[in-house]
Amino acid sequence: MPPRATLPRSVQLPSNKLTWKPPKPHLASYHPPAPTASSSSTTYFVPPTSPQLPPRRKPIFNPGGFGLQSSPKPAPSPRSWKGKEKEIEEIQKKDDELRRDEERLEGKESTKGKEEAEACYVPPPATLHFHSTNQLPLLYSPQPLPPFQIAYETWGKLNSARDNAILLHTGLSASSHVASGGNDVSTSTSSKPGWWEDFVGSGKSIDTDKFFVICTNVLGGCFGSTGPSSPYPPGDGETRWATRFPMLSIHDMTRAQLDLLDYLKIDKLYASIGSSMGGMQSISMAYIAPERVGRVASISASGRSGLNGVGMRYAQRSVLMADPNWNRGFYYDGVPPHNGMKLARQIATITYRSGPEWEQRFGRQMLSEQEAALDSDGNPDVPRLSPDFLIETYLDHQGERFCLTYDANSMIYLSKAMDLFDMSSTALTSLAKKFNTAYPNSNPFPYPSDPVGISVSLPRNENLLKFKENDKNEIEIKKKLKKFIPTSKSPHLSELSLGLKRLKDIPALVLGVQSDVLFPVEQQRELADALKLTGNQNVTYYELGGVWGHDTFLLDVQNVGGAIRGFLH
Ligand SMILES: N[C@@H](CCO)C(=O)O
Repeated sequence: MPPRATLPRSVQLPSNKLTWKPPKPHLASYHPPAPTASSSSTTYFVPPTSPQLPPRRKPIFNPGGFGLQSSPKPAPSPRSWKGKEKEIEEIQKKDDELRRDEERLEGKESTKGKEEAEACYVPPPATLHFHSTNQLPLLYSPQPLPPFQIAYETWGKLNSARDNAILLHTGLSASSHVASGGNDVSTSTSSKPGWWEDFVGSGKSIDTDKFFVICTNVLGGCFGSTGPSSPYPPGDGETRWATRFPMLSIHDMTRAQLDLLDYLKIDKLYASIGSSMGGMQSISMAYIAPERVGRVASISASGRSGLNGVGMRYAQRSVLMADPNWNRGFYYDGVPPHNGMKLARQIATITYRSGPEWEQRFGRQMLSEQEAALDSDGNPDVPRLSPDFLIETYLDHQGERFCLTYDANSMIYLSKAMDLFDMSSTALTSLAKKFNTAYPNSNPFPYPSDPVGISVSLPRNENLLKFKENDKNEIEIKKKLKKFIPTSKSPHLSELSLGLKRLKDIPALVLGVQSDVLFPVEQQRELADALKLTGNQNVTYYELGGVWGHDTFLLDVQNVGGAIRGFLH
């Protein structure tokens, strides 16, 4: 059994033992001015004597109000979804109602909104499951994960040469339900729109008349693949893994997917395409098995997690773990940490969209201004402390809908795996060293200097691992370095390029968005330049404008879809 993931110090230690001391304030620290006689008329920083309580009427986005009404219904956990179709339908209905309210508020047609495209929050159960017969050796654990399960769906037909398959890797919270099914093109029986509904289908950017499209729920997720909410002991266990689940890396997720490809007898993908966390998986797959990836696309992701993202995800995990209902991850028999999840998702949503988008959508509008001048008690409406700016009610709603449908531990494990992602050569070398020592009899994790062609399904070959000094590619890279002038000023560029040289011969698409605060364009440029520095002559880089931030990949069919269509051509 793999050892459980190490819990954070703040969870392991009683708070009075924490040794961290705040740094001495320096001159620039800001202290709010104390109210003085001359400023007594201002209410700035002075707590209002009579705070405006949440309104009695129904807020627009959030039927639960400011967490003051009864706690939300516990989410149907993945395992208990069987037989709970009605409950799921109800949540979905509520979600649709909220969306319609929102669209009315924005004066939009009640058609599919940009909002909805964020993710398929209550996905229909995946129709296919791959049950591995083998354990999965893990990069951060000296013990392997017992035989696991991967949920997946497919669209289109695998041709007789078995060379038209495209593997799609999801963002953190999406399921395998990329597009609606219920027809003979898809294995999905559900007509519910998927998270890339407008991108994948007959005649669409990823044309299912031509390609066989596969999407999996990620290992560690909660939509049918093995993750922290899966039975423990593995198999028919009575409890759940919870935080006994081992730490995962993006590469583990990818290696599980490679097992699925083996099972499907797909030797080589036409393309590996992923966005956000999925972009990391896409790059990881091309690194681990370059001979199995015909084209690689990384959209709104990066070659190494930026510290802005690490910080934002840490903040999310912190508020979630601070919810007493999180209970160190063992909440499956009780009430899940809805409040923590809700707050975490609020922070996440801030990183997924952008201020300029909200400026356009909501401006500084407030509910209290927008609705009748008098409240239900006949009192004049004034600003209130509960969600009032429309942006506040929007975030509140985002948190509320997510906390009902996603497993908190999955969020924690996947978000940490994203933090750990680093394709620079030192990081990869250290991972390979540790893994290959811990698992001497497994397929090795490649060193960045390994020549391409070592298949993950080939037995370990010690001689190939000593290839470093004579690597022809390295000489080529040095030559290219003299010619190519990167736009990225990243100090990690050459390290990253050395880490990525196994991708040198794979046509690559890197796409970034200028309004993305989670994976800023500097990281996209860094990745594209690093790939070019490997000597890769087929790197396409797009940088999109627009206001949709990180989630542009879910929304901009014309530009993101167009870039993918061209890349697949
Ligand atoms: N909106 C996306 C962003 C992260 O990819 C999600 O919820 O997963």
